[in-house]
Amino acid sequence: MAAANLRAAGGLPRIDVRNVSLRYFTLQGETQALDDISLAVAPGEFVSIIGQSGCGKSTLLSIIAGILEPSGGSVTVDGRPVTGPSPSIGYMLQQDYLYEWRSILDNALLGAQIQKRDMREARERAIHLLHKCGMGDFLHHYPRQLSGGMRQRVALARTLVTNPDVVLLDEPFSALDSQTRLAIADEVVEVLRSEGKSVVLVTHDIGEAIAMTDRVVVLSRRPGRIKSEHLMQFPSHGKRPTPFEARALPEFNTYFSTLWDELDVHVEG
Ligand SMILES: Nc1ncnc2c1ncn2[C@@H]1O[C@H](COP(=O)(O)OP(=O)(O)OP(=O)(O)O)[C@@H](O)[C@H]1O
Repeated sequence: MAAANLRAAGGLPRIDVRNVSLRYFTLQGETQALDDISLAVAPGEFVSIIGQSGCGKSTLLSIIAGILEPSGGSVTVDGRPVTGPSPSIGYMLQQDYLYEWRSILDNALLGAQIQKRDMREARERAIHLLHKCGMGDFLHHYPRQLSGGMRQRVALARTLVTNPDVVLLDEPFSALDSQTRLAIADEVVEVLRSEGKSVVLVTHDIGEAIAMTDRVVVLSRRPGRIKSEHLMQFPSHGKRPTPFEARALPEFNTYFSTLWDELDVHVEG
């Protein structure tokens, strides 16, 4: 649901980004990365952010995560200002950052350990989530024994062990081959939806954005502004199609053409 509709409906957004701008200051000078971004994400909603390289997608995610402070504007999660990293926000990146010397189960427990959670409870939840992510047979393996797709499944389980309300995904599949990407997208969406998370996905892959999320937000070239927002609506027959199923539907191609035009991609040279 778009920000204005959500507010009009009286619903409290889970994530509320208001008039956010960001300037980077370096020895080379100033870079305006984002300008006046407002975006609301409802509880349980999946939103993706696409835009050309350097338009500020990762910067926006880092601001929502509380890792970067905006130069202007504000971000709240469930009405509380984001002033730094918080247990209610999980962040999953392109690199899995698994520790090679820790078992899969111990890797999944890392965030819980850092947050000093009840480790008995966390262990139970980690085992449950690793099973859900298809990694139940690998609890006592080590990261080097796993494929890239399996490692990302472990990274997802680790992100979810501490039960954040919001999950931020920054190009989480870009290091994977295309078949693995397709397979893992279905599993990740299934796990995140069943856990009722609000999700913001940054991706370069238009197809991934269409198939995995409820709403696609297109950013303009730098400084990133919201250029347009598009609801991804598919015939549901009682159940939303999986990302893989969505790709075979006629709506997928229509959305793809619209978003491709919006991105206004030009190959240099
Ligand atoms: N730490 C930094 N210091 C200075 N400039 C930065 C810094 N991080 C990012 N930038 C600049 O800010 C702009 C936005 O960067 P950002 O990484 O958010 O874009 P992006 O859309 O995620 O890019 P990509 O799609 O290539 O990952 C870019 O021009 C980038 O060079």
